Amino acid sequence: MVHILNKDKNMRVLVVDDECCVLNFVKKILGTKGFEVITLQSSKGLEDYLLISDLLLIDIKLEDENGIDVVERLRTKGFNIPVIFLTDYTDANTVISASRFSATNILKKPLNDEELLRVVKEMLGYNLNPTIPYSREYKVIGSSKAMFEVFKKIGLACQNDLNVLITGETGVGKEVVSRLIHENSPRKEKPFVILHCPAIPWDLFEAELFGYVKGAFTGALVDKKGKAKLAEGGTLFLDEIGDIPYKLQAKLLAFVERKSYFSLGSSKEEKADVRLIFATNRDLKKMVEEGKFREDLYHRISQMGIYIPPLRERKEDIKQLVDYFIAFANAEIGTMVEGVEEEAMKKLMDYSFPGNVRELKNLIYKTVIETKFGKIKDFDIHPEKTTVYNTTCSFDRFIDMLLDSTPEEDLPNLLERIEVYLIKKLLEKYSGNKSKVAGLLGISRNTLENRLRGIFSN
Ligand SMILES: Nc1ncnc2c1ncn2[C@@H]1O[C@H](COP(=O)(O)OP(=O)(O)OP(=O)(O)O)[C@@H](O)[C@H]1O
Repeated sequence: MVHILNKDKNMRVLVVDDECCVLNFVKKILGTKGFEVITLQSSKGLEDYLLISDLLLIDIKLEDENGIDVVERLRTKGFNIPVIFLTDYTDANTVISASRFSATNILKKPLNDEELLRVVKEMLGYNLNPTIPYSREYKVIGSSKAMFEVFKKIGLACQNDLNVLITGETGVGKEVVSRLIHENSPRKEKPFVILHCPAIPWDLFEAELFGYVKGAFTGALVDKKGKAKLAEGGTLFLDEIGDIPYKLQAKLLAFVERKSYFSLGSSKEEKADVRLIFATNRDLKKMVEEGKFREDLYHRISQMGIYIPPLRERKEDIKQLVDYFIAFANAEIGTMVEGVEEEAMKKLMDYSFPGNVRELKNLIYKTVIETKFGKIKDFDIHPEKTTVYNTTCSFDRFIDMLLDSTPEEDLPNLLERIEVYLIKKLLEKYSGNKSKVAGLLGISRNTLENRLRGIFSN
């Protein structure tokens, strides 16, 4: 059943909500703008009104039914009227689930008149697409307005196959968001493959992504499938895309543009049926301006952009994340921690979490192990260390000072000590993220792990 907009009459909006105040508010705001508004307190008889309406506004949590289920049923029956969901709830499942249908939008209560009018007008011009079934399996926590917007975008991303660029600081959840897109997309039964770009030495990057055939280079003893092949039919997630050197960007551009590639040593062009998601914590636009990142590649990979704000800008999420991580840690470790005392929670709320959700998660796990049962009374967090940059202290001067203060007999260990110190410091800074640190140092994750073994054996 195709829904045809009636252009000759006032637009008719059907509103279903069990709260009279919401019905009255929508009627007043839309009524004054010339819309005809029909209100219902439940979904009973809804289908009769749908035939004469141009737009449906429906509460997600109706008294006896879920608005999302109602719309799912309607879509199955062929009613593809545009829908605006109304909700008090901002959890990922609800928002993504509601955003998964074509021709839908979602508004958070309490409703705001300007936003209501804007979205109503936008939805009345909607182009209807086929519906994609929704999976409720994956869990990403967040009840803030900022995450609400992120979830809405995830819902949209699940409906198409566009290249997505996820941006945000380290540890904000770029990888979990990319998994969530995959898990809710039609590709969910196929593989989700991750390529942490900087974790691979750059001269092996192409081999890793496109694979190679036996004899392609010294050491290529057998054919090896690349990540593009391993992700066939599914999603390929390229993490830390901003770290890729300029000359490799051209190779990547050809792949992204044509969705095809050549394995190293092969002259056969392979087609790749993959959805591409990219992530970075760098400012790619600035890198483009500075000539460090190809503009054409930037536009290609960011057909859709999702920005995840740092945790310090969405502190409303902290409480929910804490409960979630405690429950997880209890289940994994077998502890019986029951929550967090008020003072300790205040300490968390006052902290700026430079390592974002990853830092919070690590902190919770560490504290749960120490606490074992009962409520968490305190967290071992230190006030943010401010980095002091001494501009007069040049690299050369620093080396001179180091040499002056190092006895000759210690010189043979100096390089190793500097390396170990640097790795330790960076691991602290990036909350133990080895791939990230390896990338920053331009070494492979294996090399970093070997150096770490050095740390622990010292
Ligand atoms: N909203 C969230 N809900 C639940 N867990 C989360 C959320 N955001 C992040 N996490 C957890 O925090 C950790 C870091 O997340 P993730 O690896 O996705 O961050 P990232 O932004 O990709 O980091 P990086 O830039 O360093 O690669 C993971 O263990 C992930 O499970």
